Amino acid sequence: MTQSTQQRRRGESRPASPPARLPVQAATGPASPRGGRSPADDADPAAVDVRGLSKRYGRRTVVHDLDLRIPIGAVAGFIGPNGAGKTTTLRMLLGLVRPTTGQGTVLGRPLTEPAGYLPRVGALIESPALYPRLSARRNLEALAILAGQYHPSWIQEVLDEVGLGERADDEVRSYSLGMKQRLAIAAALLGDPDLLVLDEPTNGLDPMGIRLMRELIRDLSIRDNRPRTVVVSSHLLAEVEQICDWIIVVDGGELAYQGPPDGLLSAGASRVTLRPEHLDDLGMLADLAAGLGLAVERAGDQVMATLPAGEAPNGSATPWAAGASETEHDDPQEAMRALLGGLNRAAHAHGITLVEIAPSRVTLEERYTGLVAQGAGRRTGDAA
Ligand SMILES: Nc1ncnc2c1ncn2[C@@H]1O[C@H](COP(=O)(O)OP(=O)(O)OP(=O)(O)O)[C@@H](O)[C@H]1O
Repeated sequence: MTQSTQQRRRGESRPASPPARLPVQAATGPASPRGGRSPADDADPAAVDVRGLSKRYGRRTVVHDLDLRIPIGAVAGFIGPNGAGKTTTLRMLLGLVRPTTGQGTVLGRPLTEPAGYLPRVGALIESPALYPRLSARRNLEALAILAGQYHPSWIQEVLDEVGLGERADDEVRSYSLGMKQRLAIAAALLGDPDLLVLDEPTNGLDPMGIRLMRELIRDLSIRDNRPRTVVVSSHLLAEVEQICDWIIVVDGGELAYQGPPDGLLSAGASRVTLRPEHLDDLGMLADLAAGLGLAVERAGDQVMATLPAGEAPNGSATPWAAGASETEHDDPQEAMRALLGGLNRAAHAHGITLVEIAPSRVTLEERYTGLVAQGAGRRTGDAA
């Protein structure tokens, strides 16, 4: 880290008026310097707090009634399959697309007045046009000048921050895709933003490039003087889950999950492996688990029974509830105990002896895939 970057993270180096945001600014009006932060800003409950956000194109609604809340200082993964509505949502937050409905705040300012918060936002939503025969430094200078503010020392600072300091004077046409992506992020950092929005920054990168990008994103969220919130979208949870402390899953334009990664995991952790003493009992055991509302899969001499996320096992008419003291459990661990007890009772009631009954962890990726599959199933059902 350069001295200037260290100073910047201590909040010492930059003059009072940093340069304005570049890609976003271009779409929303002239650049304006960031004003001083008021006590109200420091009390912002969330970096993004919007409700009922929707976008309709013609008769097609591509984003449905999203309630989004991203804590200040979080690295938030905005995850969903292709066409889920991620870019449209981010564009609405950035004032690039007008929401059909929606209210709330971004950085404590009204969503409906993006000019009020965009000076504190940096974005990589589509790659800025780079001049291939100019160096990275010259490209950033051009972007800064176009935005109406230019400070040579800040250019070196952001180049160092994205790890391009030593290649700053090489022509951009000699850069790898990963380096070009990092240069685009450097452009988004010119205004030292409080909210950084990166739309699919790992797109097209090889595994090493993805790893470097992950490390960079994690570093960018760390500022000593005040928190920076980073929102990073991806269609692959695995690409961002390691660095995110907040996850939003969208599918078909709808919110499927929002919260800490642990919540996504625990909400779907109800999977049990069952092994009967006699192989002949496998079929009946699978039927019993299915009768309790579990998704059942047979593998060798085992039955794998999974409780879909957010659903309680089938209720009172089943052996599940018989003898159980509670049928509703908010605590995932309690829910798992109840699930194990219910399965054991059901097996016993049908004369099946279990030699193994064990909870197993559902990975975050499996949970994500499961959520997306549930959404696809619902939409197919709706269409039928
Ligand atoms: N300007 C537009 N006019 C009409 N439909 C649009 C427009 N922009 C996006 N859409 C549609 O909205 C849906 C969501 O698109 P969006 O780009 O937001 O998804 P995404 O989650 O970012 O997907 P990807 O990961 O493929 O970029 C898609 O079906 C897309 O075709």
